[in-house]
Amino acid sequence: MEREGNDCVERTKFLPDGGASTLNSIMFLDHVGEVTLAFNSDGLSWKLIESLDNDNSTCLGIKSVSEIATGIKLSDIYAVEFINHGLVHISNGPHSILGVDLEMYRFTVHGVLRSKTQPSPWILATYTFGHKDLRTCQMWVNGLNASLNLELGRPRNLMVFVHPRSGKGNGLRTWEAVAPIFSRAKVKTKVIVTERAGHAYDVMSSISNKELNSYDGVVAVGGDGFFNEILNGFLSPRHKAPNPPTPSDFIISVKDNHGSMVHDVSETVEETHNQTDDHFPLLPSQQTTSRISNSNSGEKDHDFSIPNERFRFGIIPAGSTDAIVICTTGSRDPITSALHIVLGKRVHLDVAQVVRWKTTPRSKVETCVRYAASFAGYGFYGDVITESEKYRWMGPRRYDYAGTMVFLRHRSYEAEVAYLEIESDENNSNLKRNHQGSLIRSLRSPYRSERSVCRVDCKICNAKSNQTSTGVSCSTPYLSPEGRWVKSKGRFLSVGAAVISCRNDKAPDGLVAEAHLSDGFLHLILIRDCPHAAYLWHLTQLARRGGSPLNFKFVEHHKTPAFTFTSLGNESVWNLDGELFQAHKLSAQVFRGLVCLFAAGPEA
Ligand SMILES: Nc1ncnc2c1ncn2[C@@H]1O[C@H](COP(=O)(O)OP(=O)(O)OP(=O)(O)O)[C@@H](O)[C@H]1O
Repeated sequence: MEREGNDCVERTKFLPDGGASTLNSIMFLDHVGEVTLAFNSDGLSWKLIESLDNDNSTCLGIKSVSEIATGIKLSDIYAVEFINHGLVHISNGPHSILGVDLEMYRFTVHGVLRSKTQPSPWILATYTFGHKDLRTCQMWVNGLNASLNLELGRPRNLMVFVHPRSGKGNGLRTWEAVAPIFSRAKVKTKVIVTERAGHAYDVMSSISNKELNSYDGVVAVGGDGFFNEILNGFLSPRHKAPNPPTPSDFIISVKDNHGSMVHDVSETVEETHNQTDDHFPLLPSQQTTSRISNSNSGEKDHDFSIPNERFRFGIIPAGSTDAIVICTTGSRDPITSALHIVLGKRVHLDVAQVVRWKTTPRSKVETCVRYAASFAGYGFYGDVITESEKYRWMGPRRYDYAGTMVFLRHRSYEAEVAYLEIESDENNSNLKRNHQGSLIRSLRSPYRSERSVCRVDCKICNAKSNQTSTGVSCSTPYLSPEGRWVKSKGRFLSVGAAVISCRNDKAPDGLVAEAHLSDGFLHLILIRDCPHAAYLWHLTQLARRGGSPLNFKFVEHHKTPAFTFTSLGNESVWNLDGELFQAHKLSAQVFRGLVCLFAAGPEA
């Protein structure tokens, strides 16, 4: 490094491929001082020149040098912008203890600041560097941008759906708050503000694969229900897989190909969606028309492979419930989500395929297929969603009110549930060991202490077993030879299947703390009828961080890839990702890592 006053001899040399050698420049860092700025394959680092001579202690309230950031990894930078001639504030060194403003050319590096003590939410970081020579600044900007262009997996073109009435009606404002992050990162966005329920579904299900392929992904600005709508619009016309097993008592026209309760998808009559029947916001006529127009246009549509590593979904939380965002980014923060998207993070997500079984008056089998990314619940959960619809005007608080009302009613429902038991499932065997004795299971059981929570780079989710070369499995999960079907019949307060842990404001560890994002399992939670006080105890445990809501005798917890359900009463209301779904007979199977999200998983 050579210095002559404020002049410097440039040694930075960006390579033709966009990389840069490890040489450095002397620059001014706004609000800090004169620094040596270096760039190598890891990113940018800088060192305060004054710190070479001075001690780093606090003086008159000015931060010690050791607290000032000294670099940023390339993978944490999402934009570098030239911002022309202007003032740079120098707060240290020989100039003045109060600082001075110097005029020079500047550029800003935009990135993420991650605290070691509190890994989420992510915080926006901007570092403005100045130099009196225009060419030096431009060289840094061009070189850094060329290096950013080489970063793999960052999106260039996204479709964005904004639900303006989501949550407290903040969907549009939430998008406006994060949109500058996308423009700074030079990500093109096609923004569609939905006008009605079902709008996003219609766009996603009718868009040609060719057009969809021109995007790197789809972003939902809204809640879990809105993401569910987009996911269904994406998967319904594109995901081809046999249905899960039929419920055991549903024997009409069931062809037993596999010596089990397997139903052949080719024999079913796909149900036309009925808005009044299951409250799902679909517009059948439009959906059918647009699909026909795609296939009749004379042009063969391109294939769209699912799972698809490149094409990802992003969620910017704006809803009443944002469990999927919390489980995949560790935080319910629009900025954290936006940063995960522009930095091109990737995590696989299991998706449950849920099928309602019915027969028509002419004895034909009708199926209605839905997908859920977080949760499918019956009984208590179905009633809460039904009740809450009456109080929409209350906003997100309607769930607290409806939950209390339904809890006070303490209804139970007669049903039969069958699930595929996997031999190695420790939850299930633990359950068997504990079925005698008091209401609560031993809190010292291995069940609690051994639970492994899903984190960034989760070993369980990344395990290669039963996977394709893309790292995910999309085979029909219930055809695994390892399992055997087990039935559970009785009166249940609720039947729930969690695809992911479903962390939320009410349940900080989620409904099932040890659920993983992409291990290929559902967590089936059967809450048998029990005294009202005992149920309250269970709910209290759910609401506590570190609680043990599953350690009760009346709670069955089965980790399974598939289950079937038959209501033995009249009730048929299910809650799929917060949306209502009517099904008297239902079955579900999980597809491991069926979709990818712009997220990294919750940080440790
Ligand atoms: N413009 C719109 N007007 C009314 N409803 C819409 C609109 N756009 C989407 N929806 C519907 O609103 C439902 C709920 O959306 P979202 O999950 O974002 O909100 P929420 O406040 O969390 O609501 P909920 O608690 O009902 O899930 C979605 O299923 C979607 O079909």
